[in-house]
Amino acid sequence: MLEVDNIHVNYGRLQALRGVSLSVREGEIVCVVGPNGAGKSTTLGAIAGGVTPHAGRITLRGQSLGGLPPEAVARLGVSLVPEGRHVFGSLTVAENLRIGTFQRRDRAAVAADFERILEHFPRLRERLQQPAGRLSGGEQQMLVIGRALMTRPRLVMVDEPSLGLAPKIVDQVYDILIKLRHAANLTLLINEQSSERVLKFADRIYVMRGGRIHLEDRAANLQDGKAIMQAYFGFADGTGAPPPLSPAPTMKRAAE
Ligand SMILES: Nc1ncnc2c1ncn2[C@@H]1O[C@H](COP(=O)(O)OP(=O)(O)OP(=O)(O)O)[C@@H](O)[C@H]1O
Repeated sequence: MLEVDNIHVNYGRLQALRGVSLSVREGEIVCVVGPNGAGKSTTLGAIAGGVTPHAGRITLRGQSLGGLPPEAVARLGVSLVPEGRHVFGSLTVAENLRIGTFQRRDRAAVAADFERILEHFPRLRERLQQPAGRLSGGEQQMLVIGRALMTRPRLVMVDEPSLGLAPKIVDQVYDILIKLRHAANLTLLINEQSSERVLKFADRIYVMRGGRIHLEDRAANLQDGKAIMQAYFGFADGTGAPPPLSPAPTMKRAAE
């Protein structure tokens, strides 16, 4: 479905992506795991059309996305849920959900989509008339995912859905994403800092660090966490980087 082939992105003098390649097949859940600053958000931004690579190629079902603005990429069925849960705080939950559909003329279909989405997010249904700014962090995360689904995407890219949320809430968010995969026939590309949770449900995992992909494999082959740990921290893989003094706790657990 999606092919990212050797893309390079610079921000001024900073080389954020140094030849990133990845692929996503129809119906897959693919996760990109990596530390802060690895280039995960930049990769999603490049696919969504918000960031322009200076080299490389991105294709969606064989069609090049090169040079397309974000709205054109969205029309091809790609939706990005950016990091940070950007809701319109003074608008109601219902208004936030409908905001991407004002251009659509098929009002009956919009109403049906609205209902279908609320079936997956009962908490949002209870809060439809409340200002989105009053929702909890978890509810806001559900709202931005719900809003992305209102455009009827086929590929949904979610940037760090667990950021700043309690583990129980993260479980709920992921439960919904996994159910939606089948119910809405979605393909998912998800960024996360920690591999611990995504190892349970991803089909394939890429580990990114320093603007490069250092590992790609089926999640089933990575369950002991060792290969991920090596790629994530950059030791024992020929880079010469020393092991960290105190690995992040989540990575420690993944390796045990
Ligand atoms: N708009 C920007 N302007 C300049 N530098 C940027 C910009 N966005 C990202 N960067 C830099 O590019 C590199 C990759 O950042 P990116 O946000 O893609 O990484 P990430 O893996 O998503 O990290 P995080 O988990 O912190 O979001 C970092 O060094 C970051 O500081």
